[in-house]
Amino acid sequence: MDEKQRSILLDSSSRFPPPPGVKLSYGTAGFRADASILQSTVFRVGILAALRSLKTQSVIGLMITASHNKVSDNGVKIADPSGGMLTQAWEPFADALANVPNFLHLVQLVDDFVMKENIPLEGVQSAVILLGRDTRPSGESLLEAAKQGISSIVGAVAVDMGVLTTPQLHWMVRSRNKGMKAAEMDYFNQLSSSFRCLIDLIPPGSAVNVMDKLIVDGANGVGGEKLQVLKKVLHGLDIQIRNSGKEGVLNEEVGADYVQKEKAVPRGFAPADAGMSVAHFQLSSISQCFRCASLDGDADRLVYFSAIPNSNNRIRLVDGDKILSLFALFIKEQLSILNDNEGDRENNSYPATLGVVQTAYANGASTDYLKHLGLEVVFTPTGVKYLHEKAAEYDIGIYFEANGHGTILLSEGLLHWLDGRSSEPSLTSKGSEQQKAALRLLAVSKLINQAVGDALSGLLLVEAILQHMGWSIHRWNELYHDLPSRQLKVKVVDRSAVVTANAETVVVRPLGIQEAINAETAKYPRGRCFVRPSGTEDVVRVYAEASTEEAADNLANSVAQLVDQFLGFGSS
Ligand SMILES: CC(=O)N[C@H]1[C@@H](OP(=O)(O)O)O[C@H](CO)[C@@H](O)[C@@H]1O
Ligand SMILES: [Mg+2]
Repeated sequence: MDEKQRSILLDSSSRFPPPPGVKLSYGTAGFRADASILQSTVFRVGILAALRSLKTQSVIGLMITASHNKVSDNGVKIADPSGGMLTQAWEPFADALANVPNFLHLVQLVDDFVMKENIPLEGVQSAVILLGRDTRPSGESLLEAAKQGISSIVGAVAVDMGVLTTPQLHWMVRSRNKGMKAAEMDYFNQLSSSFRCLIDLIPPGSAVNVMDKLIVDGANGVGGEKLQVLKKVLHGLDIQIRNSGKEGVLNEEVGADYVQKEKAVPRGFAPADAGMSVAHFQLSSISQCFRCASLDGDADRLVYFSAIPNSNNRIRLVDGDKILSLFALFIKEQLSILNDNEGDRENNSYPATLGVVQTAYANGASTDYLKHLGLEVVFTPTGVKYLHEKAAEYDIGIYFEANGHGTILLSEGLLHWLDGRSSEPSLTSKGSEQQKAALRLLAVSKLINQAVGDALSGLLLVEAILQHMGWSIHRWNELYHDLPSRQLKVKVVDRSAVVTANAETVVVRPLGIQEAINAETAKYPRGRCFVRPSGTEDVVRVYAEASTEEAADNLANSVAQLVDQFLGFGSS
């Protein structure tokens, strides 16, 4: 690095000293902490983003969000040129940069990394970084810190895209690097036109029964705000948005994480919140069977639910696994129409590989169901970066975490073939059915975010498929019945003492604990249980599943006790 660059970096980094004694890790979803200690981290991630852009000679994204965490937290993560997560190869540098104690060491660290990675720091290169933030009040000043970090690298330019959902920013990065239109309105237009295309392709006679109201919980965050805009360009989908952030607090007893983990109605959905008498609420929820959806704080997670009348705010949860199942069913149907060659003069099929990716948190009943459909199901460790990478190995890869983060990836080769199929002159009525199937899959590829899981585009695809099938939320929920499950968190001395294998389903360290878990699990019919250290919280998570609620609870509790015995504060 030349003298000019060195002195700019020294000067700017001296204005962003790290808080003493804080150690952060890039983790599964970037850096996250209380917003008050993040200025220096975000500044430094600005530097990293500029270097990444120079290295790849592409547009990079920097998103300021802490997703479903409480409103006083914030965080920062990077979108790579593909629109996906930051390459895992740069995570160690991200950790080192965030934690380097003083600015002289920082400059040395950057210099070494630039040399090692051969980053073209000098010369005429330019770097472009798109910035986005969610609605957190701390976002504005953290954005300023990111800009300062970016402008510490000569030639790097920050473009502030304003308040966005995380998936919008990832979509913009991907679109910019593909030379496509990438403004926010282009995103909304692409979603609404591909949704419309799927609706127009619905077989005649299907779209009955499902026109009940859709009510969406916006988690008091950015998702509700953006859905309002989308609704205006959509036409023909009756959406009512609650928790859009005008009154309530971000993620406080609202949002997809709350709904999925607590299995409870979010605020704003109880009869009193809805401004109805209990009798009227119950009557209307039965007769109109409200279909409800919930987004998380940065709108990359989506779950559906319906309220159970007279149940003290309990819900029927339709989680990420069931969204995955609905998508898989629809995709499989389109592929079989396309590959039905009877009567075709040429064998014009495409040997498309279709794969489904889950984590160990997927409900066992969903995995059984997907396998029963004849689908290939594979497992990865927790964290979207692992699922996404695996799904990209297929022509069509569908991935979802049970908590509602997921998407469908379609390969370039398949899209090219579908383009050809959809524009062939149709000679027979069957030909036209195949063209429709090709057009549906092309529309799916435009509707569903190819960069990351996206609650808004996921919601539109769910809605289009329900209309296509002519299904209510209850019919959808009946695809299979979830096995009762329970999740617990255990505080331990050092969660890094837990080492797992086989997509986190087996503990290899500490020795002996897996045998004890196995012995406990064997006591329960359909019992399944695993433990793993969280990547976002200082806890060990316990997941248990069994044939009854009581059994799942008991299994989770006894394994939590085992974790405490082996690793808890009384263990040493
Ligand atoms: C059980 C669970 O929901 N875990 C979540 C949570 O990770 P943990 O490593 O379990 O803390 O946050 C991740 C980032 O949002 C998400 O990818 C993951 O699915
Ligand atoms: Mg999120």
